[in-house]
Parts: sequence; structure tokens; C-alpha cells
Amino acid sequence: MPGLFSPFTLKDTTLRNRIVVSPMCQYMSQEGVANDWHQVHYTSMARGGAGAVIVEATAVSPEGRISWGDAGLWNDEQAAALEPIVAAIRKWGAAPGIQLAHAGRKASANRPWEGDDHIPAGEPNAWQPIAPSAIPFGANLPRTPQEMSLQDIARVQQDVVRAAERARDVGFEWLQLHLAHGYLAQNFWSTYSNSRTDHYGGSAENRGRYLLETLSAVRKVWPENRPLAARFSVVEFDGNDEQMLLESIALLKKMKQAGLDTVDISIGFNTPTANIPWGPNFLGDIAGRVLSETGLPGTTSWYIDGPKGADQLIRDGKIDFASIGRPFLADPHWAYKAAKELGVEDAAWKTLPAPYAHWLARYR
Ligand SMILES: Cc1cc2c(cc1C)N(C[C@H](O)[C@H](O)[C@H](O)COP(=O)(O)O)c1[nH]c(=O)[nH]c(=O)c1N2
Ligand SMILES: NC(=O)C1=CN(Cc2ccccc2)CCC1
Repeated sequence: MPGLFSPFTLKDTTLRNRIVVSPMCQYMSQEGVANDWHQVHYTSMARGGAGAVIVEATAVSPEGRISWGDAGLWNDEQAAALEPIVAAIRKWGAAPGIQLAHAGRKASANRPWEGDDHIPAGEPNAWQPIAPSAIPFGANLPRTPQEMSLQDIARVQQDVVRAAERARDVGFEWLQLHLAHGYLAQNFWSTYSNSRTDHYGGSAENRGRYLLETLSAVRKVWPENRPLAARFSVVEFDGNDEQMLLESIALLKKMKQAGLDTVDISIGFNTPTANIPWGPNFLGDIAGRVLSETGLPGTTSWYIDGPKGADQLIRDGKIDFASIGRPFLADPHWAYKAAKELGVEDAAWKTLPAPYAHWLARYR
């Protein structure tokens, strides 16, 4: 089986290695527009040797942001600001990706280091969250969302499609729909947050409708030769995971038929009552099961146990590439360090540009 530093091809995209920078909100945008923070942040990880860099959850509309600092792709100014970032990721050898998101009932929150909680209704930075049903998440996000009308649903789906067209036109190669982490798409999928009695609620088929419709609509505008991905929660760790896994596998099979190319398996974070068994590589077996049963190539995330842990999950055939988050915040050159740790020949030249590689290849 291939390892972390073997190439990976999906549609017309070939990654130089199987290290993918997992999307991580930076909360550093003004009106959703990227700036020098994002330019440095994303360029440095690409220059550090990652195979692909997935730009953070990018809201498809103002009300779809988690916080006022979230990235956005609902207008042309935001699209233009992303162009130099796409170019730099590609220039330094990584595939540029972006995640499109709508925060649903978790919207209108303070930035994590400023409370991570809902901004009280009526405050200048607050807005009304919307979701499939008027059911609050609870805990630090107590605001009750406004139940979406059928017109709201259609509008948001169109917002996603328009954002996908902008992502396409600025040159992103890899598009990931955010269907996880207790945000809008998952609010439809999960019975914790969806009590609708129309065709978007009740049965698994109805609760999966928004996700499937939105995927199908995006597939129509996303070029066939570029990977279309989804980040999808298949467990909540709430004691009911076998049923959620079975339903999630069934929905993923339908999404695969609708044109999904790859999936990043994640956790729901849709109920404050979850009991998550955090630990090294702890989603590895779940991801392995879902990927083999759906026949989709993919990945997972969450405490992947360093370069050796990532390499092992791939060699064991559980995942096809590794989705790495916080380690890249600690070190944008994580891919170089991983190559060294795994004893890859010419580690520096395989991951870093010449001005660095020339010296580090000699440096002991
Ligand atoms: C600061 C920050 C911001 C985000 C995240 C995490 C963190 C720490 N994560 C989850 C992230 O992509 C990753 O899956 C997790 O961090 C777990 O991987 P690690 O254990 O960090 O390698 C995340 N996930 C996602 O799908 N979209 C996002 O925008 C974000 N934003
Ligand atoms: N946009 C996203 O998907 C985010 C996911 N996060 C990961 C996370 C969730 C829950 C607990 C810890 C970390 C936090 C920030 C935003």
C-alpha cells in the first residue's frame, strides 16, 4: 500500500503527497474578504510541502458565517481577494482547495478567542441565525434559529451554487462542501436539529434531501475534471452511532451516484451532550469502514497521530490521504518535518523550495 509520500490522483488533480491541510477558520476576514493574513497563512503551508491546502470554511452568504470574521464568497470582491492565494498555493506545489459553508444555527457567534458564544440578539455584530427548525444548539450557542421557509432553502442552495461558480472561476481545483460540525447541512441531516414535517424532515431520505440536492446542483457547475469533496459527520458519540453510521453510509452512496468524488469523515458536534473519545487516530476505524462500504476515496481528521500515524492509516488502507489541521498551525513546514521523520530520501527537496532545500538538505 502507498504511504504518506506517494502521489495521489483524483480526477485531473495529482497531489505530490497525501498530506492535505484541513480547512481551519481563521476568523480574520473583514466583510468576508481575505487579506495579508490569509496570503501568508495559506502560502506558507503550500511552500512547506503540503500536497493540498483546503482554504477554511467560506460562507456562501453573510448570514452563513459563524462569526463576523469568517471568510466569504458571496461577492466578486471576495473572489478577487482569493485569486493571489489560489495562485500562491499552486505556485508552491500544492493543490488549492476551498470549503464552502453555511453555519446554520451556530451562526452569529463571537470569534473563539473572544467567547466562542452567540452574540446576544440586538447587538451590532449579531444577526438572526437560520436553520431547518427553530431548535437551538444549546450550551454556548443558545439562540433559537428562525425556521427556514422553502424559499429560504432554495435561496441558500443557490448561494452555494453561486459561491461554487466563483471558486471555479478564481481557479480552485478542489471544492469541499461543509456538511459537518453542526452547521446548516448537518442541521438538516440530524434529528437533533431537524423536526420539519415537510419533505426536508422526518425520514433519513427527507433529512438528506438538502444535502443531496445541494451536491447535485453544485456538481452541475463544478467542472467534471476537478474533485468535488464533502466533509461529512457520520457519528455524534451520543450512544446512537450505529444508526447514524448506517444512515450516513446510505446517504454517501447516493451522493457518490450524484457525483461526489471524495469524502472527509468527521464528527457531528451537533449536540452538547456528546461524549467524544478523543485520542490518537481515534476516527481511523470509522473512516476505514465508511470509505470501504461506500467505495469513496477519502480521509479523516482529528488527532491523526503524527507523520507515522498518518502514514500507517494510509498503509493500512483505512484512508487515502491525511487531513491535518492544528499541527500546521504549529508548523507550516509540517510536511517537510514529516518527510524527515519518515526517512523520505531527499526530504528537503521533496517538500521545500530551493532557497530552503539547498541548505537543509546539507544541514544535519
Ligand atoms: C482553528 C480551527 C478552525 C477550524 C477547525 C479546527 C481548528 C483547530 N476545523 C477542524 C479542522 O479542519 C480539523 O479537522 C481538526 O482541527 C482536527 O484535526 P487536527 O487534530 O487539528 O489535525 C474546521 N473544520 C472544517 O471542516 N472547516 C473549518 O473551517 C474548520 N475550522
Ligand atoms: N468551521 C468549522 O468546521 C469549525 C470547526 N471547528 C473544529 C472544532 C469543533 C468543535 C470542537 C473543537 C473544534 C472549530 C472552528 C470551526
